[in-house]
Amino acid sequence: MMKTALTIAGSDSSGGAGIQADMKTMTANGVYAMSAITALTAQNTTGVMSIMEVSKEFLEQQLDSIFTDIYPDAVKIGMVPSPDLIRAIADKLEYYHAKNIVIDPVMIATSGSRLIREETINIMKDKLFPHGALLTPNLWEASVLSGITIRDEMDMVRAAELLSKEYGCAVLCKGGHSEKNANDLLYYDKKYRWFIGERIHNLNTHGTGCTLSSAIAAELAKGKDLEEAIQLAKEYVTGALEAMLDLGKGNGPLNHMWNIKQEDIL
Ligand SMILES: Nc1ncnc2c1ncn2[C@@H]1O[C@H](COP(=O)(O)OP(=O)(O)O)[C@@H](O)[C@H]1O
Ligand SMILES: Cc1ncc(COP(=O)(O)O)c(N)n1
Repeated sequence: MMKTALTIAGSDSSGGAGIQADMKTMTANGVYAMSAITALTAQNTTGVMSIMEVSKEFLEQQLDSIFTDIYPDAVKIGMVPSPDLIRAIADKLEYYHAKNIVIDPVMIATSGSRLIREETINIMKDKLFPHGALLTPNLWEASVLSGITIRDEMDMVRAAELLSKEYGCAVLCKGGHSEKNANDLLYYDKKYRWFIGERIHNLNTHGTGCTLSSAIAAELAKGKDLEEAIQLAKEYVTGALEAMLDLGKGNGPLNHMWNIKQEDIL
């Protein structure tokens, strides 16, 4: 039986991040993908023009529709713009006993545009993080969430450790924005492990975080343990960056289909 995964996130009209990246990633990694949309963005590789949030009631209806029919084996959460939507998600996850929850605490797009309201951050910490199996902040998000200025790899460990202890979940501090390499740090159960990545010279990184967290959710849905899921997801993102797709005028999207052979589709 095919495994299933759900993304709760914002739509990216340019298809490189958000819901669209998540569904492509889950599909390319062999699970059936479903979505609950928190907001529509009018966005491309150069920036976000506009955001339209869905109502709390409509998000709840999407979640009820999904959980009462095709139960997801894993859930990825991305952009959630408002405190009300965070509360609605937290309540539904609890009510339906959702499992394998990966939270990507999205705040700002690669293009620099703000995606969630400032007041959402504290509610996200209090209401959502305790439900997560894994949190996947980038360097900047880990800094904002932990209050620790991250200058080097030991700071990444300190920030991940603090967040992991505070919220009782595993934390993957992503190093995609560090200058030297692309090493990601996992902290959980009072221990840490590095996932080593070489920096790929590709400016088209729109959606890397969405892609990584969805790939992890897909692997968890298939029954992989956390470390194996992260390792496989990192290999998938690396391949999608190495495929050197070059679209759009700004930081373009990845090639999510790099691991699918054309002859398999045709
Ligand atoms: N230039 C790059 N070369 C190799 N890996 C990268 C590069 N940029 C990002 N990554 C990887 O992509 C994933 C997402 O990380 P990051 O870009 O830091 O997240 P976000 O999109 O949330 O800012 C991580 O595994 C990171 O190491
Ligand atoms: C709707 C939406 N969600 C998330 C991101 C973040 O993208 P990235 O993975 O590049 O940080 C985005 N640009 N748009």
